[in-house]
Amino acid sequence: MSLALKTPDARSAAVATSLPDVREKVESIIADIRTRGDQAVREYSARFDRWEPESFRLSPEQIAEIVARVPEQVIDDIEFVQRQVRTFAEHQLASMREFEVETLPGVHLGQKHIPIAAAGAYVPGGRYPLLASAHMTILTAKAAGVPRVVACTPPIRGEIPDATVAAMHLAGADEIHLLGGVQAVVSMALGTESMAPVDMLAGPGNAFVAEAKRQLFGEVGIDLFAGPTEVLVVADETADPFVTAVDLLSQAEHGPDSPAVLITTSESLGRQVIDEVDKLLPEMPTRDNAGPAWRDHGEVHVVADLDEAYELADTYAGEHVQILTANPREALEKMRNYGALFLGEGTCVSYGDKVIGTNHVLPTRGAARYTGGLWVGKYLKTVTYQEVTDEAASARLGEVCGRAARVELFEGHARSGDVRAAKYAGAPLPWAPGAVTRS
Ligand SMILES: NC(=O)c1ccc[n+]([C@@H]2O[C@H](COP(=O)([O-])OP(=O)(O)OC[C@H]3O[C@@H](n4cnc5c(N)ncnc54)[C@H](O)[C@@H]3O)[C@@H](O)[C@H]2O)c1
Ligand SMILES: [Zn+2]
Repeated sequence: MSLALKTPDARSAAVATSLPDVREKVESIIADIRTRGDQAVREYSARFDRWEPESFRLSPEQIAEIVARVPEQVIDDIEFVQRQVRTFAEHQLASMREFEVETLPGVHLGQKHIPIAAAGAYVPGGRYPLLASAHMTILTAKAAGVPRVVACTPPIRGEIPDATVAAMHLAGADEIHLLGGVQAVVSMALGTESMAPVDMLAGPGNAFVAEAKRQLFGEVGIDLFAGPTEVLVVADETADPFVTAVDLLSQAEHGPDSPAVLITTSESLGRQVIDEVDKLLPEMPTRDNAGPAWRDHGEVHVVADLDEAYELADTYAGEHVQILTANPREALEKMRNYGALFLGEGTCVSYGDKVIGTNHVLPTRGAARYTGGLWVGKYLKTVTYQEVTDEAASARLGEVCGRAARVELFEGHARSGDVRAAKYAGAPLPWAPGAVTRS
């Protein structure tokens, strides 16, 4: 049994994330852009972002100018991080095997990975210039071999996010549009007069962005449900309460709807972490996000032992799960639901977000029960092919196909099997005598 030292503030939490409102709003924006195209896009950009440039798409000259404004250290750091992300993505690609197997003599079955033709990368930026998301979506698509990558990011308070544009460019984006929110997602998914549609959309975003992707799924592929960031920490008595508090707040700052959960085997640690958070919060420059996030979505649970901690953690299926215990690697064996695991005090979610090289576009709101995060494989279609080069094998398959299809009452399917059995092995064709003879 667990003891809750801190529970979410259910009342204000309900107000903060009233999902039906978001759903309706997004529905109406999608419908409007569907009928009115660019004109509607322009109006929503003006309304939500006060942004109405002549063209949302940046020209090569504009991109060069923007990149030139970015300080050298920032560019160096972008390049450092992009090398990390690229290296990991390339290893993922190498881990995806194409193969051909001969399941019967002359029966060849194969698997291939084909990059999708055009991908859209949503790089969030309403609150913060999330340039790291550019590495995650654009670079990963490029590493997978996607020929056309369209990237969108909103202006921030009416300004061009220079560093984000530089990151998008250096990651290899083929088109960069300064456009945010639902209007960007719909433009990429459906296409407008000024933007050709893409085949798949990826990238995190706020509740509106995530909901727009969810609603458009089917018409366009999506990576996963990557909504408001979450952090869950599993800690034992060896964890440093100060570091734990700092790490919880590091993710709460993403937005007022970002859950931060601590599950610990030590009641004393739990209480100390709550105290540290209370001390840190008022001084935090981003307390307007982190404060409500902690108040409304912060939780601290004390459990009897680590097995119970892992079990409880699995029920959250948290986006980021940080293990601050004496033997953090144990979680690799014990846990099954998480977007990314952060083992031990040496790393943290912020490393994953900003620098280390694993992808930070990760499942939220329980989606980690059924999917991992964004990776090279999401940009590849795993397809199959087959060939039968042996007549006897084809005849044998034809006989089985005839019988199997007739059990399902599919006479047409059965006949495709029959003709091969007849042609290659001389089997009789009761339904069309003499129609197929061996030449
Ligand atoms: N799951 C992940 O992998 C992951 C990773 C990084 C960031 N995130 C999340 O990404 C999000 C970024 O959010 P953000 O808001 O800063 O940037 P954002 O780019 O996702 O959203 C900004 C856009 O939202 C639109 N918008 C704002 N208010 C609106 C309203 N009332 N109605 C309709 N549209 C509106 C605007 O058009 C604006 O361009 C955060 O929630 C963060 O937690 C998730
Ligand atoms: Zn983060």
